[in-house]
Order: sequence, then structure tokens, then C-alpha cells
Amino acid sequence: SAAAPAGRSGGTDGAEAWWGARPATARARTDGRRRPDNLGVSVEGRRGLTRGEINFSVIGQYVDYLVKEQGVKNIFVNGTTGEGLSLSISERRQVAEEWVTKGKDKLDQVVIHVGALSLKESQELAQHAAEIGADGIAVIAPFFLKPWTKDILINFLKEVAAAAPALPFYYYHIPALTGVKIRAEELLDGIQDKIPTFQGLKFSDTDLLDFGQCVDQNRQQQFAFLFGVDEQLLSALVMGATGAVGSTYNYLGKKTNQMLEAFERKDLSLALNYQFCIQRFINFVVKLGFGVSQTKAIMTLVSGIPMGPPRLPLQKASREFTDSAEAKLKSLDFLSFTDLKDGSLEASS
Ligand SMILES: CC(=O)N[C@@H]([C@@H](O)[C@H](O)[C@H](O)CO)[C@@H](O)CC(=O)C(=O)O
Repeated sequence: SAAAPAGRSGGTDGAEAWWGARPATARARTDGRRRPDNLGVSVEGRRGLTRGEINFSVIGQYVDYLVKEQGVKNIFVNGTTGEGLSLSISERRQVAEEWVTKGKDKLDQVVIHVGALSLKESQELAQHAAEIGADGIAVIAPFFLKPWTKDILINFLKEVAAAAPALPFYYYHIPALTGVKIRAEELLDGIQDKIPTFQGLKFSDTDLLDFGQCVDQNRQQQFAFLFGVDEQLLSALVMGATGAVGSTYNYLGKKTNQMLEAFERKDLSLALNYQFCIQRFINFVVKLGFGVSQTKAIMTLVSGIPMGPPRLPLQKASREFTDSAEAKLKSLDFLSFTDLKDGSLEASS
């Protein structure tokens, strides 16, 4: 899936897009560690899954699409939108490799999600990400046998981070899906003492009090605060989000980048217009039933690149959903007839 950290580059999942739009401005920290540029959207990178198998051959094409058509140059691979947790370890390695290889000299950053229920598997993926030259790794909380305290969660994350000691490390906070409700603000307190490579947070939750406190209590640090609720991004930007990673940046990356630009120019009224417009679309699809499967259908529709159906236990989106989403995109002027690429829908079914 794609999502984008804001801060001048977006991302997707095929990657989830990760931050947004512009060329990276500050790729190096004074301590020599690379950090994501601020403001921009990223997509979660995804891959074209067909008949349950991964169609690696579309990833290169999708990199070009994201860069040229959506202005997204940062990718978050194997996250939620990318169904990373539904893939085998071997598939996750191959997807990561393909994104890094095809993104070379085209993408600013490729961050690989390496979270897993097994610490061993997570470490293996982290090590692999380092070997292939990824720009960072991210980890969700293990969600079956769960860590119940901040210290236990940190210990788990620390063991994974230690397997890739040269790579920037992000905690992927997505409590609605993991069921691990430890507040991000609590987790961040003193985290760099335990995890020296800690780089930032991918915050996929609607608790803006928690998010705001993460920013407020860490002003001295140069952390990346990557927001993951696309329909609330503007509010998070006001609170200090430095980037965004989300599923919709796969197809609304350009629109979101326009919002980021308006925000940077301090044209709040224009930025709000963009956010409301994006909200109108998300609100519409949420009422129809919106998740990873529906995201994939929209990605196929808008990009013309077959993303394939999702893997079980997900079910592919209905034709009715895709038709309604297409009509809404057109009515909001997110999609003109010329934007629509032919021949993609069948390939996705
Ligand atoms: C639960 C979920 O899938 N959240 C999405 C959002 O982008 C979400 O689709 C969007 O805000 C619409 O609600 C991202 O946070 C997930 C994400 O970045 C990922 O694919 O890893």
C-alpha cells in the first residue's frame, strides 16, 4: 500500500504512499543519518496481486505512475494497504527488493514495514531491508500475543531495530488494527535512549490529543511525524505533522500535494477547501464500505495498472462499489475521462 510521509515527498503502498509532493530538500541530518523530508505525502506501495500471486512486473510501471502522475516519491512497502501481514516472509522480501530496485534514482525513500508476530521473522526482514539498501524500516506492535506495557513494546521494537542498526526506525502506530492501545505519546518518552535509530512515528489513529502531545513533547528531537488518517491530514499538519502516509495518496497524491502546498503558503482557506474535497470522497466511500480491497479497486481504476484482487481473507470490491466510486471521483473533478485508463478493471477482477 502506499502512504506518504509529509515533508516534501509522498509515499504509497504497492507500496503505501508516504509523503508528498516535492523534491526532497533535506535528506541528511547533521548526525549523518538520513531522515525523511518534511511535508509531502507518501503512498503505501502495493503490488499487483493476481489470482493470489504477486505480479511483480507492474511495480516498475507503478513507480513511474506515482512519481509522474501523483507526485509521490516516498513509498511505504508491505504495510496495511500492501497487505504486508498477509504475505509470506519470502514474498515480503521479494516485494521489498522490487520496490528498492525499481525505485532507484526515481524515488526519494523506500521504507519497508517489517513488523510480524514473530520477533525472529521481523529481525530477518529488518536485516534484509538493510541488505537491499532500503531507506528505513517500520514496525507495528505484535497483535496476537500482545505487549501490555510500554516497556515490553519498546523491548520488542528495540530487538527488531538492532537487527538493522544503520537504518532509521519508525514505529507504526495503528491501534484500531493491532488492538495495542499503548499511547504513542507514552511510547516516545525516552525512546531514543532505548532505540538509537529511532526516527519517527507513523501515526494511523484519529486521537489528535495523542498525536499533538507526541509533537509537543518532542520538539527538541528531529523526529518525523507521519500522519496516517488521510481525511484528517490538515488538522495534523496544524499540530506539526511532518509528513503523511496513507492509502488515498495512491490516487489522490496530486490533490493532497496541492493541499500541502497551500498549507505551506499559509493559505489555510485553500488548504481547507482541498481537505473538505478529499473528505467528501472518503466520506462517500466509507458509507459504501471502504477498506483495503476497495482501495485496490480505486487504484486500478485511476492508474490503469492492474492491482489484482486482495488475498483472502479479504474479498475483492464489488463492481457496484467501483462504479459508484468512479462517478464520485468524476463529480468531484478528481478524475476526468482522459485520466481514466482503459482495460484495467477486468485485470483487477
Ligand atoms: C486503516 C487504514 O487503512 N488506514 C490508512 C489510511 O490511509 C486510510 O485508508 C484513509 O485515511 C481512509 O480512511 C493508512 O493509515 C494505512 C497505511 O498507511 C498503510 O497502508 O500502511
